Amino acid sequence: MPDTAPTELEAPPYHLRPLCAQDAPALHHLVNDWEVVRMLSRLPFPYPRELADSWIASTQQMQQKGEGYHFAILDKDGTFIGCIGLGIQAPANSARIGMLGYWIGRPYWGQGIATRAAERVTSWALAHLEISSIRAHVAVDNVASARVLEHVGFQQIGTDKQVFASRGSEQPMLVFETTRHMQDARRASASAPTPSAPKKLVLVSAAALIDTQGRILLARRPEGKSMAGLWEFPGGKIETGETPEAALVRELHEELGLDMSRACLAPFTFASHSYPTFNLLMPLYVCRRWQGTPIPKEGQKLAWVAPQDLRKYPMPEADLPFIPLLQTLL
Ligand SMILES: Nc1nc2c([nH]c(=O)n2[C@@H]2O[C@H](COP(=O)(O)OP(=O)(O)OP(=O)(O)O)[C@@H](O)[C@H]2O)c(=O)[nH]1
Ligand SMILES: [Mg+2]
Repeated sequence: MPDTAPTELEAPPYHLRPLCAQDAPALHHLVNDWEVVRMLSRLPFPYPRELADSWIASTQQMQQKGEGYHFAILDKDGTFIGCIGLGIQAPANSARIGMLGYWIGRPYWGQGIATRAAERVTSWALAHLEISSIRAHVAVDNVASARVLEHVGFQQIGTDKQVFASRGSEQPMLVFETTRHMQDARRASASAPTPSAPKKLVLVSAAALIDTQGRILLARRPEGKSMAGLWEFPGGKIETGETPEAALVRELHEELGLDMSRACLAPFTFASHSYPTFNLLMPLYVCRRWQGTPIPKEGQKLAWVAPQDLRKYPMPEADLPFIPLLQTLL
């Protein structure tokens, strides 16, 4: 599963796009500032002009290899105001994580630009990259940057030390992290005035669509939905007055453009799972007959997955018990 290609992101009124060679003079002008460089562990001071060229070239290589995604932050007139980027770390025996870093040129401080950009990149990265979390390391005296991360829904998970090229010494660091669950909880608490209210039971109908080769259709939840970036069984919430079967026929039509009869939905199993913000009860139906070819109608990615490959696709926690059951069935 290759990660999504680098992209341009809107973070109104700002625009993020991959760094290009023409950014070098503006980047050098803003970053060659002691107040900026002293907070960035790997950058020397003074910052040589050629380093801007080689750094930008290296970000382009990282993007091609899927190892990092680095953006120029531009204002509405296209003026270069800073950088934000995400490096991918792939430890041997654990999940891949994104490492977030950013800086804003001093003339633009205090306007919430880093928060806006970090929020946008965090949401994009969790929805489009194969990562389980995003981390950021911040020098303990970089109070502004720590505040940015807290605003974006990161929490401190530990401390670290890093040698700073600019300061010529080891500096204590704070390690921050955010996950899909933390981002979902942040969004839920922003829209719910009573965070202490009891958890709601959410009823969802989902289908394992199985093709003639015995593969199962998974859909990747798109950016903007909860658990964005995870692979799920197509389906959705059961509306008041609907039967689970009717809801599923409707959802499969809305999400995939498929038509089917309720008689083609065979009850298979169900998930009962307690998420941090709601309890989920989700019947899973198996379906082998439908009319049409699945079309991603909500911007989601689709994949036909062989049963033995299901574990390669990160899924919502509630779905994990389905995997061995489907493997046995198929
Ligand atoms: N469709 C589906 N939802 C799942 C699965 N696993 C799982 O935890 N869920 C959760 O069930 C909830 C409802 O699913 P949904 O977002 O598809 O609902 P929906 O299609 O009605 O979307 P909408 O509410 O944005 O209109 C979500 O919180 C989702 O994360 C799954 O395999 N399939
Ligand atoms: Mg859905």
